[in-house]
Amino acid sequence: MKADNLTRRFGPITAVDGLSLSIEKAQVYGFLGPNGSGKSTAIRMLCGLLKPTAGTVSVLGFELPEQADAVRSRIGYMTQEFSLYEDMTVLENLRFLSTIYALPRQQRRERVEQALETYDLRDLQHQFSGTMSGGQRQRLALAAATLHQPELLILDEPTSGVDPQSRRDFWDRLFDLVGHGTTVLLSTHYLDEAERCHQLAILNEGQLVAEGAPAELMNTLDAQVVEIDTSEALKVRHELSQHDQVQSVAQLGTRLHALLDNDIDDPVAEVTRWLKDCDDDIEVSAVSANLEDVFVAATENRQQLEPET
Ligand SMILES: Nc1ncnc2c1ncn2[C@@H]1O[C@H](COP(=O)(O)OP(=O)(O)OP(=O)(O)O)[C@@H](O)[C@H]1O
Repeated sequence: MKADNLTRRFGPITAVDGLSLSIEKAQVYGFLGPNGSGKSTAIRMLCGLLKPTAGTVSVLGFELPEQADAVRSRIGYMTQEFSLYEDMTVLENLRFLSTIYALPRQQRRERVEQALETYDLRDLQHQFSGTMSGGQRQRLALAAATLHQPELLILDEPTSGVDPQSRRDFWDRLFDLVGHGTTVLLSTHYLDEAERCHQLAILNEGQLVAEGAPAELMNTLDAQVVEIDTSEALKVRHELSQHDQVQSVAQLGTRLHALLDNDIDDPVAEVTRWLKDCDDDIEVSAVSANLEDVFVAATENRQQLEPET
């Protein structure tokens, strides 16, 4: 998949602004970004559901939006909201979808059976989907999105509102699909999920502000990170904000992470000196950048992210 200069405006708002990216086959490519950064809009353009204002997209060898119909049968799409019929059972939903996907009759039965097995839905097959738990609905939604064995699976915040165990199971299933050659594009708010992606794109205000493998992004961060353990977080933040060499300060639980310019020779000594009047029991240490540091540096404001599991 390849997008070039993809842009979408809604009146005065530029939701996606000149996005260019290329996604390799059989890998998980993630969009990470704060609310309103354009993740859903980008995803909807990449799967042909929304026309770009400018730019081009080519998916699986087809050009969008011209060849959107041909692409649609080759991709699976799962949205944030549960989009199956709540007053139909699991089995009815899957059977119905197998007809929508226009699978040949014999294959329909096989695929539905396979889906019930693969996604642990056998015991739930006669349950109305509206009465299922969050994790069960998510399994059904993934079963539904993959019933036609798509080459590309697009998932918009697929694990919102799902417990950590179900999220882990979900990721195991995604990697199974990737192992069989499926390409996965997903958006997420969760840093631990973002870290599992092969490639990650960080979006901010519609623009691509960082891209790469998570480890690469962490290793190449253009800042030094110090961790500050203090009971005087407010005072410390205020003091740090007075120094130009401090790029940002983010709170991670009881600790603060400060990103500092690389030209400071001994960041621990320098920060300790700056903070000497803030807290007698302060501990300052140099640490490697984590993905939240990368995110903060890329978006340049301290966005509230979902806590990691
Ligand atoms: N149909 C629309 N009409 C007008 N504005 C829209 C429309 N869809 C999206 N937007 C605006 O475009 C911007 C990007 O929204 P988008 O939903 O793509 O962000 P997001 O990163 O997916 O957010 P979230 O994480 O909250 O789902 C927002 O300012 C949003 O209000």
